[in-house]
Amino acid sequence: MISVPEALDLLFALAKPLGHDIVPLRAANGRVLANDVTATRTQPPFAASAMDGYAVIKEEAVPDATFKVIGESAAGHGWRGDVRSGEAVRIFTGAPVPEGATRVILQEDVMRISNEITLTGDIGSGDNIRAAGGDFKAGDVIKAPRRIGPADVALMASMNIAEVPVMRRPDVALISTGDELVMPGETPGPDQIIASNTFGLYAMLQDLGAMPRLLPIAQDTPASLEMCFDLAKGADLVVTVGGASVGDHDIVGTVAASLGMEQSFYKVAMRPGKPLMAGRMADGALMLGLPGNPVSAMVCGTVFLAPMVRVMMGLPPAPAPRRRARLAADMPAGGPREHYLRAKVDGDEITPFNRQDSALLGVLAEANALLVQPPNSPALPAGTHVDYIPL
Ligand SMILES: Nc1nc2c(c(=O)[nH]1)N[C@H]1C(S)=C(S)[C@@H](COP(=O)(O)OP(=O)(O)OC[C@H]3O[C@@H](n4cnc5c(N)ncnc54)[C@H](O)[C@@H]3O)O[C@H]1N2
Ligand code: MOO
Repeated sequence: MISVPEALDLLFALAKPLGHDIVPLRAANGRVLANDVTATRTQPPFAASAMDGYAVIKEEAVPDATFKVIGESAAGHGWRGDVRSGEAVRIFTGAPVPEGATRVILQEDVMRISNEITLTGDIGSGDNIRAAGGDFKAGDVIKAPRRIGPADVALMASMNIAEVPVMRRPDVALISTGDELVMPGETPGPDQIIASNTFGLYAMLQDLGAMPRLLPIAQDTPASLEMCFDLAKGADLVVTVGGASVGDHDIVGTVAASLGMEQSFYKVAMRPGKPLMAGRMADGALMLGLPGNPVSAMVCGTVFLAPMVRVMMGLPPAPAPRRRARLAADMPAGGPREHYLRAKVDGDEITPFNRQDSALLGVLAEANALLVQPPNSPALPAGTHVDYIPL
């Protein structure tokens, strides 16, 4: 059996960034920026007032000083003219600061009678002026690759970038396998359960920015599974769930091989998730065969599927990000497989759940972390720092 890092390296060798699209800015959120984009303008394009008040010469702004109001500068309608000694221009937030003025006094700190103002109160020390180009300058670059979030969308809008080059979203086909499964909302027979894994993975893929599609459940027959693989045609990645182990009805590996799947690996030294397989289908689509146990499927989704999809979306190959926390209690020694224990992080302390059976979705939903226990880990006392993957 290969190790988790070896399996990840093989997946990163299989997964290649897809092509890119140009989308309108409003469709860019959640996508990965494919090429650098450049600001076509400077922001603010002029020195702008940060407050509503009066623009004056900084050195003259002392308590009780008086000024003659000579004009008004509003946002969108600047005042053309110089501010000279003893003069003030009424100004509003976002308006251009007139030539000669070097400070804006808040209107709360001013008494105005007709066209004369007197500085009252504590005028503080801030200039209340935003320098031209203080946010960004024409030619400034947002570097690719980068997962675009709402703040990036706002920044690109401000840069007057109306169309954005983004990586294509991977089309990921999800196939549940097993005679025991029915779809949520259906009525299961006495020996049946509800297919949950593909739904959890669908949600995970949505969060990643991929385009998941749920195919019908494949029965435990080669014909049914072949039909599902056929429906998956056109996908960039086909993910099967279940039927990956050694039982008589675990047919995913043999059926995929009969359809020309070139296997990259089968079985990884991890818990849960051992019977993981990966390869490339005859049409070039990548194939990831996840174990059926619900928590195994979700853990493999976090540890393998998500990093793989990120690479396909043009992001650098990287394992699931880890953090460190202190064990809240002693932890017994681990086995030869890397163990991903469902755990709860509270502040800087982490506590694995007592029940670690890979069928327990209730425990997984309670967990906010996977505590990573390396292979052959010795018993560790409370307080030891350990790695975890945030969920
Ligand atoms: N003799 C051995 N038996 C098993 C081994 C082994 O090494 N030797 N490995 C165990 C491990 S580890 C795992 S993980 C499971 C994985 O087996 P499969 O991938 O073949 O999964 P299935 O047998 O099809 O299903 C396992 C379990 O999960 C349920 N399941 C499957 N798909 C779904 C789904 N989409 N939604 C919800 N639940 C699902 C299924 O009903 C079973 O209960 O094998 C062990 N056995
Ligand atoms: O390794 Mo399995 O994935 O225990 O449930």
